[in-house]
Formats: sequence, structure tokens, C-alpha cells
Amino acid sequence: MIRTKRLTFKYNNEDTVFKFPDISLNKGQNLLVLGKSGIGKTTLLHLLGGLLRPMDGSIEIDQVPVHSLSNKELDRFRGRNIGLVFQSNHAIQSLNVIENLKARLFFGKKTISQTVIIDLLEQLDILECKNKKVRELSEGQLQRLGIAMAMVHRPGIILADEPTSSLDDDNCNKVIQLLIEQAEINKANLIVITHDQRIKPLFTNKLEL
Ligand SMILES: Nc1ncnc2c1ncn2[C@@H]1O[C@H](COP(=O)(O)OP(=O)(O)OP(=O)(O)O)[C@@H](O)[C@H]1O
Repeated sequence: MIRTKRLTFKYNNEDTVFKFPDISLNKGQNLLVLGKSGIGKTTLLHLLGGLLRPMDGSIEIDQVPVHSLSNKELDRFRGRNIGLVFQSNHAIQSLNVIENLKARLFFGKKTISQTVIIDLLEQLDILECKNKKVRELSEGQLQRLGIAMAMVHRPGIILADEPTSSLDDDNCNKVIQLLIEQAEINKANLIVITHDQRIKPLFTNKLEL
């Protein structure tokens, strides 16, 4: 469950004040956030993910007032409850796929059985890569590893920043279907931000900034 109210934000040394429309999502609901370049989509995603703090307004996630957590509480909350899918992959190059997932769990202070990890890799169709180093993966496999890393700790919220902008139509559809499927399996909220118009028909719930 995510609720934001009268959320505003300003970067240090900048004049622009971003005012975001209220968001209200029940458990398991998805949202597509659209808007032209520079409007503040990534900024909103970083606020929801606790990477930035609002200037004013509130963010409530599963009854937790995220906006008023201390830095330490926020780090812990993010590590346990938020899954972030970035445009480019943030995996550690020198580690293999399984080691990267274990590192993600270590930082999130969560223990997940090896069977669950194997199941996830199978669902994402990268099980055969489990012992490959990150630098040995193709672009598509890297993208799916990014999703696995965002999902492995079973977060309640999955936030994806332009996950399809560099993909062809076929892979664009596959990645979005995988994200929707993973969100469903975990009963998580999925929020995708994009200016990729191809994704629009795949979401019923949309917010235009
Ligand atoms: N760390 C920062 N410090 C100052 N200004 C920033 C910072 N990050 C982003 N901005 C500015 O804030 C505005 C909104 O940026 P943001 O990345 O949220 O937009 P966006 O809608 O995601 O854009 P795009 O679709 O191009 O990725 C832009 O004008 C950007 O230059």
C-alpha cells in the first residue's frame, strides 16, 4: 500500500519546486508514471524509494511514514522493502549471478533459501547463467539480472526507472511482462516510470506528470 500527500521537492541550489500529484495504491496495484523529459519522473521515483527526502508532504508505505524515518531507519526500510530496477545494471562485475544475488540479500539483511533463488532465476530465464560473471552476460540477460536483484529480497514495492528505453519491441514487452508477473507473484506494488509510449497499453493505472 502506497499513499503520498502533497509531495513537494527541491534540489539544493535549484529554484524549481516539484509538486507531485497524490498517489494512492492498494496492495498489489501497479502504476505507470508518464511525462516529458525533465518533468521529474526519476525524482518522484527516488522520493518513493527513500533515495531522496521530500521538502514537504508525506509518503506512507504499508503504514510506515517513510518521510519521517531517520537516515538509519530509512536505509533499513529501503533494504528490506524496496526493489529498484534501473536503466543500467548495478551488478558487481567481478561476481557471478548467484554471488550478486547473495550480496543483495546481505545488504538487505535478509535470508532467502537457495531454492527460492534458483526458482527466481528460472522464472526470469537466466538459470543457465547462474555461474557466469556479470561481464559475460548479454544485454538481455543483464536486464533480467537487474530484475532478479530488485526482486530477490521479496520487496513489497518494485520501482522501475525507464526499464525498456534501450530495448527493441520484443524485449520491451518481455521485460514489462516479467516485472508485472514478478509483482503479482510477490503481491507487490509495481511502479514504472517511462516516456516509452509502447508500455502504455500494458497498464490500466496511469499517472501523467
Ligand atoms: N541531483 C540533481 N541536482 C539538481 N537538479 C537535478 C538533479 N537531478 C535532476 N535534476 C533536475 O531536475 C529535473 C527533473 O529531473 P528528473 O530526472 O526527475 O526528470 P525526468 O522526468 O525523469 O527526465 P527524463 O525523462 O529525461 O529522465 C531536471 O531538470 C534535472 O536536470
